[in-house]
Amino acid sequence: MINFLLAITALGYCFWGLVCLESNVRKARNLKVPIVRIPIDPNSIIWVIIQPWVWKLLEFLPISWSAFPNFIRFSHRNWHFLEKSNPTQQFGPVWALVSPGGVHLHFSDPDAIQEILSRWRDFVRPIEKYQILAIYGPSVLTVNLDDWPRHRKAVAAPFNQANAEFVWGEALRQTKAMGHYWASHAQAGIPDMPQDLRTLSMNVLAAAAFQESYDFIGSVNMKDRKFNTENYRDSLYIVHKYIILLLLIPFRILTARVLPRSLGDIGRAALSLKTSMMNIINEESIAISEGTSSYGGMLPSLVRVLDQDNAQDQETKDFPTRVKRDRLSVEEIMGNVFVMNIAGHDTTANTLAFTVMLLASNPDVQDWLREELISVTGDKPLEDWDYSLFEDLKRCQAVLIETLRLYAPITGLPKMTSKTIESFHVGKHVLTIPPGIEIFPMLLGIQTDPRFWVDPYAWKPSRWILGSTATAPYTNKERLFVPQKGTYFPWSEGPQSCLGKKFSQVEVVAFLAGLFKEHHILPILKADERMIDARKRAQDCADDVNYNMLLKMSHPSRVKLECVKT
Ligand code: HEM
Repeated sequence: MINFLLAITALGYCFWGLVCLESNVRKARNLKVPIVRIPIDPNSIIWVIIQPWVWKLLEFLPISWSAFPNFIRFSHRNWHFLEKSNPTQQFGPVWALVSPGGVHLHFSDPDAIQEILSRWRDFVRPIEKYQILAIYGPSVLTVNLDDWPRHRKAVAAPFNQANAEFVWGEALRQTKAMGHYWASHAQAGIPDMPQDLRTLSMNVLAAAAFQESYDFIGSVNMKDRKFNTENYRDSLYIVHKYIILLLLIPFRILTARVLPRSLGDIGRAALSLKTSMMNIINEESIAISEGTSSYGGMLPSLVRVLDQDNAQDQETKDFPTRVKRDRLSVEEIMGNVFVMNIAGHDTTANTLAFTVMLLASNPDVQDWLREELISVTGDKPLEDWDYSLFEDLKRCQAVLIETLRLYAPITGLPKMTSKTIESFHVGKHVLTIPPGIEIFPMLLGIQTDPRFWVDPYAWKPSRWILGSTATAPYTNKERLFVPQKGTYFPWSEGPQSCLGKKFSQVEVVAFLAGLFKEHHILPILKADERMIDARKRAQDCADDVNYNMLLKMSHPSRVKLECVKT
């Protein structure tokens, strides 16, 4: 009987899905653009959870990815990376993916993309997708359009020149310690490259919060370490490690006595992070009012816009509904600090990991970088490298922007039409787009489009250097290529673009400079393997990715890397 009921429910669910799909297809037909149907809503949570197993099963079939029909390929969560610019060639600059969940319009026309990203009140960020990030309070990523400018203004303030200089110094310091640690494991190989880069990125972020430094701890020592949840960096570390769990289950529930101790520890770390943020906000707001503020950094900068009148009794209140213009409540400050950490951590750490793997696969690019580093930094020890060097390190910048061209951590930038958009031009097409349609500027699609990029799928940092080639000797006349507007935007563009763009650029360039001037990274050979094959393995490893919240390598530990001091 139960089986029968289950079968009827499943059939009913499928039937309802088909009805919704066909109703959405009818909507999409009015747009007069090519249509690709997929049977499952890509935003369905159940599908997001079960799909990795579905793809694993499909991998057993003797069929190549490109031979699968569209409805299978475009159901993959990571089709943006797998397909790159193919959809543009197949369907043109605008086309609709239609699922039972809605119409998802995709654009790969630079002018249309520019317009979408600049008209942020018409093409809005779907904030309901980001609500799970509001675990400590509302933030720039979770509030509605009317509230967003107030948050943006407050959160943008700390991303200034002083912040960039601090990030530069701190990233160099962390990289130096990491370089020693990696080189000390030269024979056996780097124990856990992605973990070390996450630690580095976390330490830089935590330090930038108060302009205080933390020591780098390598992955081997990290495993045995007793975490002190009273410490801001340690609580942040645990919160990041178990972020998916914390986004799904409120941390107060995790601390309930009936749950296992391990879950309780995670809940307590999240609670302790909240307590340390509250303490700092309280201390700092008193210090600011008394004119004795001692901290620099991003968190104190937010405290300067604290709405003092609303600050009392925050513990007992829900999110305050009315906060003064240009001010933030305590919970909004905590929400924004948390979001800065979330937005700035894995994005940068994953980019660093891709960069290291790609450089290991391309030793010629390491030599090309080193040439610049030796010329620009001369005999100066790393401790004396001034922030002004950042601008001169064009080849280091090129390595970062080329990595983000092909391996951007956020591969599609979802928007939603907030009203009917009349006369929207996409090449020859003129569209009228109804409200509630999901809009995707095809970030990876356009960044690999052969109309704008020569040899588009190859990782070639030298393509960004004007007046030079991959083999030409270094000169200080080298300049960075500026791509056509709307063809390169890994940090997004327009009013809602990434606030941490400079932060991440400075961090990655400092990392490249600090490591590659005096170290080589190479893949460790397997028995009887040739170097050329090991390098190919490293490239394949960078191309074997998954997309949960961000793009990352699926199995980085399959290629063991060695770090050798020159
Ligand atoms: C390689 C590194 C990074 C990449 C590729 C990146 C990319 C992006 C993108 C594409 C967005 C727009 C998301 C959307 O519109 O839905 C964004 C927003 C944001 N990013 Fe980043 N990001 C990086 C690093 C950072 C860092 C280091 C920080 C902070 C320390 C940061 C803070 C933010 C914030 C606060 C927003 C929200 C801006 C707003 O809504 O006004 N990001 N980032």
